[in-house]
Amino acid sequence: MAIIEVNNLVKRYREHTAVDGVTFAVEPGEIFGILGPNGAGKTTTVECIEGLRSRDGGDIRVCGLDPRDDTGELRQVLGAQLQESELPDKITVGEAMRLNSSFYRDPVDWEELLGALQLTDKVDTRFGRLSGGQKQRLSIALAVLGNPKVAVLDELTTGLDPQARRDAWDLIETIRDRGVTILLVSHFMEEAERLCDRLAVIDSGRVVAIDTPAGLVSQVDDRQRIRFRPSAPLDHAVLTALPQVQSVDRAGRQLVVTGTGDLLSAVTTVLSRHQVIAADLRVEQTSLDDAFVALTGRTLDN
Ligand SMILES: Nc1ncnc2c1ncn2[C@@H]1O[C@H](COP(=O)(O)OP(=O)(O)OP(=O)(O)O)[C@@H](O)[C@H]1O
Repeated sequence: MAIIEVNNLVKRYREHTAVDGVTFAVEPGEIFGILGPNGAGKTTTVECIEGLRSRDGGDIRVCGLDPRDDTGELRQVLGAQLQESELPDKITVGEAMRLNSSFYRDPVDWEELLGALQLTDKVDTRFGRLSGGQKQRLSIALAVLGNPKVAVLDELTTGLDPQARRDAWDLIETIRDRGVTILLVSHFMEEAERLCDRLAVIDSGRVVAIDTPAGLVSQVDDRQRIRFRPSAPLDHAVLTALPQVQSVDRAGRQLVVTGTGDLLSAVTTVLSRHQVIAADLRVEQTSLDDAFVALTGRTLDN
């Protein structure tokens, strides 16, 4: 059974419909991504799920709870990241953890959690003195402190340098391995591709597609392209005869074979049968970036 269910969610700001009939379901244990350009309605959607915003239409359930009515209970099962502005600069990491622990019925051991997030040596450091990456790690720690079933992470890695971003990704996987379902709002294609089991692509308040990263790519184009330099002349007909091959083109000294299915193994089998060695062989596929552009008509604006 789905742990988060969103059905036909509608949210308006005056005349502007920011979320326009969004529907998706997240299964327990998933890292589920919401990906979309600026202003697509991602934050509004997750804020309705977190019970921070009222909705104008549709239905939401998180662990069977309606965020509109069951706010107190929801806080025990859903962990949300704190916004930076919600923590005073002077509070120490240890104080923030101890204080926030007291809000939960069944918190995890916060000292152990700080250890897992490599923040033990920062326990007496004031929030205002942490680096961007350390603040983000603390923010993840606070989101999972209450031992939630679901953690919502919104634009977690925005503003981090590439190394800090990779560290945050490792951490998110660690949290998932502890059994927490993760709803992740992201701007970064690489992040979505690396972390998410499934993704909802949202544009202008609507879901454009929901699938695994690989599924999204193949929805748009499941062709592959193989490039190589043949060690000896090869009659193209032996390749075009393969059911997997759509076309064979020459590009300088390279052959470019386009096709679908198990193209690579079909082509390499034929090449070895003809005693042709494929030098500098590369397989190219449509990227998630390409799929996103095809689905939404625009690139992600980072
Ligand atoms: N409090 C508000 N009042 C009026 N309009 C708002 C409010 N919050 C968001 N909007 C508008 O609703 C739309 C969706 O905003 P939202 O923040 O949900 O998008 P987003 O996909 O999270 O964007 P971003 O990636 O830039 O954070 C935007 O057009 C935004 O300007």
